[in-house]
Amino acid sequence: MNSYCLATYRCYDEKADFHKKALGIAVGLTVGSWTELPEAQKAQMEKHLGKVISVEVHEPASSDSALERYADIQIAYPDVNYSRDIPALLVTVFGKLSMDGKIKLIDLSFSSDFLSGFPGPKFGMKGVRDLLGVHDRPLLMSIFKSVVGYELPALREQFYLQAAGGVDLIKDDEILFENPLTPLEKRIEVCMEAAAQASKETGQKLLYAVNLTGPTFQLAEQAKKAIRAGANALLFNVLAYGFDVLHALSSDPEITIPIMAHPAMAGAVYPSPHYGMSASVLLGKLMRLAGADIVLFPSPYGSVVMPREENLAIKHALLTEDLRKDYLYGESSIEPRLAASFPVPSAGIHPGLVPLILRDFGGDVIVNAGGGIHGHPMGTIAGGQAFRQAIDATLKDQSLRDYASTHPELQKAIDTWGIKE
Ligand SMILES: CSCCC(=O)C(=O)COP(=O)(O)O
Repeated sequence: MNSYCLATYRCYDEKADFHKKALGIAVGLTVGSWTELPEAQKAQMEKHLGKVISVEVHEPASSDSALERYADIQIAYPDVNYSRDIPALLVTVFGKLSMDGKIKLIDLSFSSDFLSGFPGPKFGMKGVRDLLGVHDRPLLMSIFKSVVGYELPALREQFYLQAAGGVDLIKDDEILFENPLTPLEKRIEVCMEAAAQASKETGQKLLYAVNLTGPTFQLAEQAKKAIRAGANALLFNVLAYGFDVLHALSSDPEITIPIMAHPAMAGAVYPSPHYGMSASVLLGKLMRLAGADIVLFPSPYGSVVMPREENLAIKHALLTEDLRKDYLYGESSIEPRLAASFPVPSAGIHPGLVPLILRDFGGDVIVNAGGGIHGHPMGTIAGGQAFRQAIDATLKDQSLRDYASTHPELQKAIDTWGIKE
């Protein structure tokens, strides 16, 4: 029996016949031509032919010239046409088509057979919590800032100050590549030393996501070198390398530490209403499928913003347990399984935004800040403490203002950045 993956597109056009357009996609991206084929060949090609599943046309009210005419089109693509990897699927469903007018890939679902080729996150949200021994609150992550051009002692000091403030994870800045001042193995050595020092004082465990960089074909070896040097997490610029590289790393049995996906370059793909891929496909479904344990993306509230509905759609794609409903297309007797990826809404986050983030994500979130920690007027340690206090206040259902009256670090953060209601 044939199995299919399903692509959903939003296509804008003032006057197109969307049913004809849909048929053109289904045929054009699979067998190329259909009606011209002799009957005998049709029988042979049938299993390769894409199918139009639905076309929903949205005509704007003639009185509203601001609204555009569009259609949501669903096409099912036969698995037999592509190998079981993300590049093959993406080139099939949105290769040439991505350049053909105002059309955006807004959703993807996968056949059971396709899904079965993806083990997903090795650790996922639960595994990351288990490593840290923290199960009862959102986690807090800090980002190294000002690292390019600095030497190891400066990095060690910055790492220690972040760790001593009570954060659970520290990540490299994504622009820190292999360099002579702070090479990977040395960086790991001094940062893990600083982590151990801070751990004695805070009693907390800590994950340090070191940036995995370099030529694609050396990445797996570089990751193993990092593990041998003592790394306990990896940061990875997924979109610069491609989802298949993440898939290869996450499914490598010798890469035994969590992988954190950075969204660098995502802005070239998801923000337009007319072009590219939706944020929930790019930073949600495909990241989880390819095996990211932790996924960063912009929040609706900080310095790099994304609409709240899109943020919640990413959250849903990363966390949903109902894979039958949200990931699977077609029947399956096998229960689809993918561990949840930990969501990390980021960029320009400060303690005054914590109540909004926890309102949207509940406890299933990593609160993440760079400038919002290092920029604290009382210093980096106080920056971490202010965030932990904001999280505690929100979990206790207390207002940040009330809680700040007995917590000077939080008070100072609020004086500096305010509270967003
Ligand atoms: C756009 S999500 C990535 C966030 C990130 O990597 C970062 O460095 C944010 O730093 P900030 O100082 O804005 O917290």
